[in-house]
Amino acid sequence: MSIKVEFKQMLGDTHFDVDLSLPGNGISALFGRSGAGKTTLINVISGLVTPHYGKVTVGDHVLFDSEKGTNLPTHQRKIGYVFQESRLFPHYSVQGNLLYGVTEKDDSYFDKVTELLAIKPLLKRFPISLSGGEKQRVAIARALLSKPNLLLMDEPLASLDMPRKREVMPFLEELSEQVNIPIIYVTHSLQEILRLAQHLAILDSGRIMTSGKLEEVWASHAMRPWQSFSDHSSLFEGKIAHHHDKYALTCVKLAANVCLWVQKIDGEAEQPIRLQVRANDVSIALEKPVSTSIRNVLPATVASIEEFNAGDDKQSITVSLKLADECHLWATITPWALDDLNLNVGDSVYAQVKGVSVTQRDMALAHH
Ligand SMILES: Nc1ncnc2c1ncn2[C@@H]1O[C@H](COP(=O)(O)OP(=O)(O)OP(=O)(O)O)[C@@H](O)[C@H]1O
Repeated sequence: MSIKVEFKQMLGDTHFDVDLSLPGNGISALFGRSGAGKTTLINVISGLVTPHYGKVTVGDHVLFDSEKGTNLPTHQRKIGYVFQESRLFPHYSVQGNLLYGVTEKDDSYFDKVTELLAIKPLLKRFPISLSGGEKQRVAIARALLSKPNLLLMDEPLASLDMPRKREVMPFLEELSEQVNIPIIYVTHSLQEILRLAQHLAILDSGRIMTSGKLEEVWASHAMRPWQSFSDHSSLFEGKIAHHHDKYALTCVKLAANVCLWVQKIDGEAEQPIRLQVRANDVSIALEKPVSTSIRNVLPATVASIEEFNAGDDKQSITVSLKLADECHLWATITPWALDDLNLNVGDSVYAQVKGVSVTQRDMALAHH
């Protein structure tokens, strides 16, 4: 099953021309600058905005089809919505808020959802006595309790301070693993995307610039405006291969013969894991370095060499290193190093990786 959104509409100065297909599982992030049209897009899905022309389907459930004259009202679309602010009813208890709009009582599902979001102890309290993070957890539970086919989240963490974001984030991670409902997640935060999403669509001036698996979109040119000189990075979807107990390290397999050592992570062999490697943490050597403290030294082929200008005083070269088929690593080097090494596309080199961070573990990938 997949989610398809197609529409054309002029709103203010923005000419929307959207044609987007998203997977029917896991978290798809919708990203773009302010005014790009993210909220409008999810409002078209939920039925809050009706375009002149378009079609919206969730699996084989048609929500809107201008040609056939189909336009399901919002409440019949089976969509859960979580906004920036929790929008709870102040005069209802948490329990009252949760049960509002629930037509079929299902105690075991209620139990599961309140357990998942750890809000059982809050059921008798009123919204005024809850912290921002608690309110947002209640809002997420309320959206889930309507048993939607699709969950729309419009910057659900944006109104929270950093400690509260950290509090709610694990619940969102858990959610995508435990509840088999696709989520479309609007955000301005690359950190949230790295932790939560499996799919990424970038929107600009009412159009989809690119949409695909997070790792692929992350490596694409569409991401460049958001990746500054210092935080350009590669993302990998790897699998735990084995652990090195003596040195407390874990070997993560990126491709058949490509493995990176990271600080030990708990997990079974074959468990999926997402790794991020900053281009600044990768250096290039023409010969295999010996007697080096760096553990990760990988044979590679130079796939592309690009100049990256980040202002007059910051010039660098971005080199794409092919580690295996469909497995590339970015390295940032200086123009001086480029001349010195006399690097050319196709050259065989060694990539030395100084740091690897784990951004996500066994998330939602289980649904694939
Ligand atoms: N009903 C409307 N009437 C006129 N213009 C509209 C309407 N709805 C949206 N727009 C315009 O469409 C553009 C996209 O707005 P939208 O709120 O969807 O962007 P966004 O990406 O969600 O922005 P932000 O990240 O700031 O929330 C904006 O230029 C906005 O002014």
